[in-house]
Amino acid sequence: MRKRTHAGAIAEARIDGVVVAAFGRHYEVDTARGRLQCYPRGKKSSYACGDEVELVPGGDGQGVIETLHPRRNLLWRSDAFREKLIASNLSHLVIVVATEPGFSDLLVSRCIAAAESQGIVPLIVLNKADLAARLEAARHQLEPFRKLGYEVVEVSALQGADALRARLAGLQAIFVGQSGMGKSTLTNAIVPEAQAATREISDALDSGKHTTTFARLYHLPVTADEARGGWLIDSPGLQVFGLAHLAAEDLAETFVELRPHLGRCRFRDCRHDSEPGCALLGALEAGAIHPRRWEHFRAIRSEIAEARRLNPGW
Ligand SMILES: Nc1nc2c(ncn2[C@@H]2O[C@H](COP(=O)(O)OP(=O)(O)OP(=O)(O)O)[C@@H](O)[C@H]2O)c(=O)[nH]1
Ligand SMILES: [Zn+2]
Repeated sequence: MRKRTHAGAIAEARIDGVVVAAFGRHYEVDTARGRLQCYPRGKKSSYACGDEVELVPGGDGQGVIETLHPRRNLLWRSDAFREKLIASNLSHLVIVVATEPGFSDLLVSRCIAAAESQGIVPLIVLNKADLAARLEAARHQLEPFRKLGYEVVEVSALQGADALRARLAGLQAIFVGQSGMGKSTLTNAIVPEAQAATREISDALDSGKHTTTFARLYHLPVTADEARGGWLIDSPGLQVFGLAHLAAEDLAETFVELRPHLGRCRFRDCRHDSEPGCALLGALEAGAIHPRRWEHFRAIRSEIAEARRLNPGW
């Protein structure tokens, strides 16, 4: 045990770090003294990749996380009874879809809603553009998002993903998407350090399988005009992205095409179901809202209502 003679010594020993991986109650944190294996001081505290923390380094490359610096934003998902932190302090949420296998555009809308609710910029990546036979169909499926102004970058991870590497320079980004879309392959193409890490893990497990099981933050090469260093988080494949933490009014705000019509219904408590004088239904009829996006809005809204019925504590 280290002896501490006075409080000043403890205070001086505190250093800053960034959480780069979270495994239950064990965190990897990058600091000026290298990567430390850390545990939180309190029982209830929980951290996410991207969190900026203050910690007390100990011996043997370990440390104790003492405090969390205020988060710029927090990406998380929730259902009726559980919540899961995904990442924090993000500039961009990169939604990775692919030409093959097929992807859910409802999941894309969920991810966009999560990003918009936290002031994170959504960016859609259509990977496996080399599989030409499916390219047009995938582009068609993304058309409603493109029309709303969301940026879509087409890449092929197998062909280097140069355009995406340039786009992500200096950003604080996370890859999210269904399993098999190519998030890890893209990460490996963009961050050489990631390739080494994947190899180590698969060597250790002695398996050729590369399914990502936890999120990990990788630092991007620093470019000249950056205020803060860029980084990229690779995260496990998502099937669900519950948004039980969003109230119904907040959800509507995350659909950018609904915003101009909110508050313009005849009835103040309009549910936008079949009420006369509903501004949203009017916009839908006039073609200002894409029917697919309206379906997504309704699907997510009823899911949130159901979660809140099961757990009125939300
Ligand atoms: N043809 C083609 N195949 C790709 C491309 N990118 C990835 N793949 C393949 O797609 C499969 C899935 O890629 P992964 O990188 O493991 O997908 P992931 O999204 O990280 O999956 P999880 O870790 O399960 O979330 C692998 O067999 C890759 O070789 C691409 O640009 N073109
Ligand atoms: Zn209405």
